[in-house]
Amino acid sequence: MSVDRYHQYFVISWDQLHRDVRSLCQQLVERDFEGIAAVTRGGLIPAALIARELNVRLIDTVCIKSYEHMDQGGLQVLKGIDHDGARWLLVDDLVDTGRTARAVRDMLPRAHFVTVYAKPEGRPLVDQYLVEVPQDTWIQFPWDMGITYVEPLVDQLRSQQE
Ligand SMILES: O=P(O)(O)OC[C@H]1O[C@H](OP(=O)(O)OP(=O)(O)O)[C@H](O)[C@@H]1O
Ligand SMILES: O=c1[nH]c(=O)c2nc[nH]c2[nH]1
Ligand SMILES: [Mg+2]
Repeated sequence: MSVDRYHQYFVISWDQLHRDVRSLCQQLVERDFEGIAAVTRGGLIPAALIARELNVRLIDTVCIKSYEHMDQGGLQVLKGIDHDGARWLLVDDLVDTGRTARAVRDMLPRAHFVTVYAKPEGRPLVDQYLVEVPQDTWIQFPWDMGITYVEPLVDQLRSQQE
């Protein structure tokens, strides 16, 4: 792993992500939201799945970039939203250090902010999340992975011995 603070992976398949987002929706279904704001890019897929479950058709984006793969850089806001978030649901895939969450909360202070996954440092900044993940763990999302051939163990062993 390229960054010292991550020591293990938490790998999430498309199926698992879908199940987790649906479980999160169980806690949201009785609320009435005017619209959903996705924090791009990670929040886009959870936001689309939530919009389907809650039958919300008005979708907007807050466009923020802070990581280049595992390296956290300067936070860049590429696009904001022109209201305070009242009766809006704000969605991101995860909260880690909480830096992105702090920025979006400042932009939309009245929004209800949810993430699917939360690490301890960022957890206090979200109103709701589904799964807690240890701080030293990198969450590996399905859109960052591909299906690939894996060599049989005997062949791996043979090439190590050669
Ligand atoms: O709590 P933090 O330490 O701020 O990290 C969490 C943010 O980092 C990731 O976004 P990233 O900047 O990688 O952009 P992306 O959503 O386009 O992948 C993730 O989607 C969250 O938005
Ligand atoms: O795919 C990701 N997994 C993570 O654990 C993470 N933390 C910040 N940004 C992240 N992106
Ligand atoms: Mg993001």
